[in-house]
Amino acid sequence: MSIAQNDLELFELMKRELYTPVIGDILDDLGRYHQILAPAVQPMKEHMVLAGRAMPVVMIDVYGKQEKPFGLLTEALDQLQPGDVYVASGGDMRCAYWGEILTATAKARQAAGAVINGYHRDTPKVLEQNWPVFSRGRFAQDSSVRTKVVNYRCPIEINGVWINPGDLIFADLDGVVVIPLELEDEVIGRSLEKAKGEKVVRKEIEAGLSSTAAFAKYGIL
Ligand SMILES: O=C([O-])CC(=O)C(=O)O
Ligand SMILES: [Mg+2]
Repeated sequence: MSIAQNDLELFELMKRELYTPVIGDILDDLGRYHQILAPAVQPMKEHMVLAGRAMPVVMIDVYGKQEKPFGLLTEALDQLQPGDVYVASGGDMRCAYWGEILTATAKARQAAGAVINGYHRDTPKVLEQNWPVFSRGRFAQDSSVRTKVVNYRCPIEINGVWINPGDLIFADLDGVVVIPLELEDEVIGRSLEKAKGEKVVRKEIEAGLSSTAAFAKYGIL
């Protein structure tokens, strides 16, 4: 990665300079039309911004008490690496897939955040840990008799968005975007350029340039 010395620098740069719409625009331009998760997946708090690498987790439904409650959940948490994003999906979302203890565990391992295609619980106790979690909302229902983890660090698909281990995940108030590993240099480079361009266009429009003239001049809207 030439734009930054290492992943940590890259994540900081992205959080400082980028936002999900501009990244989505570049992915569209590259013909990658299905890279943003459904809008129901939202940050728990408006200020939350997340950049890291996907550690996908597969959930399935179970019904009643299990011989091994939670399946591979503890193993999945204990192998998290610094900068990983726990991305969980699967099953009918009959309970919370994330909460206070999971947050503490992932945070202690220096994971970058969690993206849950489902619900979280323990809301005040997650928020007080000041660590970014994106989910479909709050639901108190416990997971142990309703779901389990059956695989992790493997490819998953969330409503048409394919997520491979190590893909870049970026998330903010407008949602969650997945940047395929093989495209990241191009996508980040071009997103940084477009973000700069958008600042210029806005200034010109505020100074009186028409929308048509601005689009003709910069090709940015
Ligand atoms: O059991 C769950 O679904 C998660 C939970 O409560 C926690 O992490 O504290
Ligand atoms: Mg709990």
